[in-house]
Amino acid sequence: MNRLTVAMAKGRTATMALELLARVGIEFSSYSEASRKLVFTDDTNTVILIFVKSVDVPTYVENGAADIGIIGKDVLLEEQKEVYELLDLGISKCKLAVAGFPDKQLMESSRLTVASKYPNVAKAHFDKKGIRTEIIKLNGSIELAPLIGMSDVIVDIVESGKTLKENGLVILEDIAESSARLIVNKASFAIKTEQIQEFIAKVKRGVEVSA
Ligand SMILES: Nc1ncnc2c1ncn2[C@@H]1O[C@H](COP(=O)(O)OP(=O)(O)OP(=O)(O)O)[C@@H](O)[C@H]1O
Ligand SMILES: O=P(O)(O)OC[C@H]1O[C@H](OP(=O)(O)OP(=O)(O)O)[C@H](O)[C@@H]1O
Repeated sequence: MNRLTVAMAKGRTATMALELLARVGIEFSSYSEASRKLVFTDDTNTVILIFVKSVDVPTYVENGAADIGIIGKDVLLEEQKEVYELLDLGISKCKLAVAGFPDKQLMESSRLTVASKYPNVAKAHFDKKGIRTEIIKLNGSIELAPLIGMSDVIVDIVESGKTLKENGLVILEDIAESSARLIVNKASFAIKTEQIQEFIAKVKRGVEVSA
């Protein structure tokens, strides 16, 4: 039987996703969070797990290097790849939002400088509102940008709100809810339909048990 290749990123989503998979009998006993290994096989030797950078998960799946990916909706909205999004895992919940200093008038501006790890999401959001933007792409510590006058606002993910609060920032507008999603390569789904459907059905049971 052909094995299924599943791509995900190490970190918070992988930890929760692997717990969920273990609950439905898809176990990777050789995996440990501390390991630097990038490829693992499950205990039944039917699933290959590859670890890639979070933003690259949709690319691996679109190209068929992985049959399945587990990735945040935030990344899917940013990357816009041609993949099937088939299941919401209900983990890694957060939301994409516009944030800045508590100044409601900011959102009335006709032009804004926006710092974000999500330049496409940010641009699309402000384009829809008819606000012209200069987008500054950053890769982390986004909340710093308004503090040092690098941008008027940011577009970033917010979970507990602790990072915003501790930096004197507030949500100015919500953009979209995010949670981890299961995505599938289109050709793989046509070729390995039964195997993929069986995998998804198992994962779905795990999601339902944890709900
Ligand atoms: N504070 C958070 N709470 C809940 N989910 C989050 C939070 N931050 C990020 N996420 C979700 O987890 C995913 C991975 O985030 P994480 O911060 O672990 O990796 P990353 O910073 O995108 O990747 P890298 O560490 O490779 O730069 C995000 O795309 C998002 O869907
Ligand atoms: O609302 P909170 O619970 O505070 O979580 C939100 C924070 O989590 C993410 O950062 P991450 O930890 O990935 O660090 P980063 O700055 O390197 O992106 C995100 O970019 C926010 O900064």
